[in-house]
Amino acid sequence: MASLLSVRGLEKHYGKVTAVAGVSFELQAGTCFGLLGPNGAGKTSTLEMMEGILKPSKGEILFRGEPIDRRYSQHIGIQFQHTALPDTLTVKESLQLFQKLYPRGLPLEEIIEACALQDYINRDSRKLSGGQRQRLLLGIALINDPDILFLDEPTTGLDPQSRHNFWSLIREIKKRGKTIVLTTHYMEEAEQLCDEIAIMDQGRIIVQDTPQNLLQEHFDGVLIRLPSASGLADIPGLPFAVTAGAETVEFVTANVEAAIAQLTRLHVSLEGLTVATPNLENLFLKLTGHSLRN
Ligand SMILES: Nc1ncnc2c1ncn2[C@@H]1O[C@H](COP(=O)(O)OP(=O)(O)OP(=O)(O)O)[C@@H](O)[C@H]1O
Repeated sequence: MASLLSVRGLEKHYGKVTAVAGVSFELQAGTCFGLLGPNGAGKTSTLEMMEGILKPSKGEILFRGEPIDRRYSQHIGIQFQHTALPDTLTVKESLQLFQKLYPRGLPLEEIIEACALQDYINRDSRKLSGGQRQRLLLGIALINDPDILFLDEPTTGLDPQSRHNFWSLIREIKKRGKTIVLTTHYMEEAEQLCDEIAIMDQGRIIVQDTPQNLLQEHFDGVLIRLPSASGLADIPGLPFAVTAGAETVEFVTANVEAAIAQLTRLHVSLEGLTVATPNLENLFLKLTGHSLRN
């Protein structure tokens, strides 16, 4: 199947700073693709080049096989991390204002329903909660009925309830056949929404696959975690490979009983021990040696 968007050898340098150091991937129509990584990994720079608003220092981006040009903006919708909404306008008036910028688009009622804006459609946009504001910004990003929807850290700063509500909206929008690219710091967000993820660190993609494949490939078993104070990381010749984070030390085992017996033999205190299924957060720590939110 031909890709909707091809990203080939992208680089971005700001003076001496290399933000993106050669990134390539294919975006398939109807999927949700997640760019993950810590602060400064190069996600926003990559996304802005994919949106056509930042010129790559090197590399190219093809939309339906053709280099992106001025017409590309008609096919995409962007929810920016920080957007100033026009003062004194209601939610409905804000949508109407942005609607005038595009020759084609979705009927307003459809956007209002898709983004669950009904209850505060006549409210001054300055009086919205964080979650309501994000839903309005999502509505604005959908106004031209885009083929690709770009979401830059759409739920940063939202409380867990608003975040979950936002995820439901995105799932519904995906069902309408939209292709979505999102950046996030939240591994749970990526696991919930993305068909494919690329984890970036220091301007490069370090792994890329479906969340399920990545977890299966890198973890065989469950994760045992202990507080750093257990001293586990300092014991020489351990029978398992441990990863030490800021406050915890962890390892993966396929046999919990045997692992606990080994810890007891090594006189490691089991206080604070937890057993969990590995997630993308654990994968990130394993791959990079540092946690995602540093
Ligand atoms: N306009 C700019 N001028 C100079 N350096 C920049 C500029 N924009 C970004 N950078 C630097 O490029 C690197 C990558 O930044 P970028 O914003 O792309 O990363 P990010 O992964 O999106 O980070 P965050 O999660 O904090 O938004 C960082 O070191 C950043 O300081």
